[in-house]
Amino acid sequence: MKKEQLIEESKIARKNAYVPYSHFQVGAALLTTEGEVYHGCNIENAGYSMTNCAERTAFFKAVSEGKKSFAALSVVADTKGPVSPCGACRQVMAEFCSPDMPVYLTNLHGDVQETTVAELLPGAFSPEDLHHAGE
Ligand SMILES: O=c1ccn([C@H]2C[C@H](O)[C@@H](CO)O2)c(=O)[nH]1
Ligand SMILES: [Zn+2]
Repeated sequence: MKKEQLIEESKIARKNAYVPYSHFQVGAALLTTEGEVYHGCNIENAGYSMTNCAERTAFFKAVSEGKKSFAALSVVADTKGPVSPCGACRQVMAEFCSPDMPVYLTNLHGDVQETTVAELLPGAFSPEDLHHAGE
């Protein structure tokens, strides 16, 4: 799937954002290596801290359906420049994606920042670190 197509998918996902508190809609589209796309939107809660970001919604939907191999991620919001994923989402990306997996950070003005999981979270604590504990 083309980058432009995945970005369009993230814009569609954004429309379902449940954001009565921030009114800040975010959409994510996560492409599996099998070619399927999982949509994610941010989902807020009156207990603010229970909010789930668009990116993590997409990952958790995919993983809960048995998908753990990903090829690309697009994230979009109505920001001045390309939207910047929060730390929690960067950690979840590092858990499930290869360091060089492309991530497209975009906005509604057509700005696209093409980055990678490793660039978003250099030196991430990873599953490998746990596996080698005590060596
Ligand atoms: O990359 C981001 C940044 C923020 N949010 C959400 C969380 C909250 O609902 C709102 C404001 O932080 O935006 C995301 O979903 N993804
Ligand atoms: Zn986040």
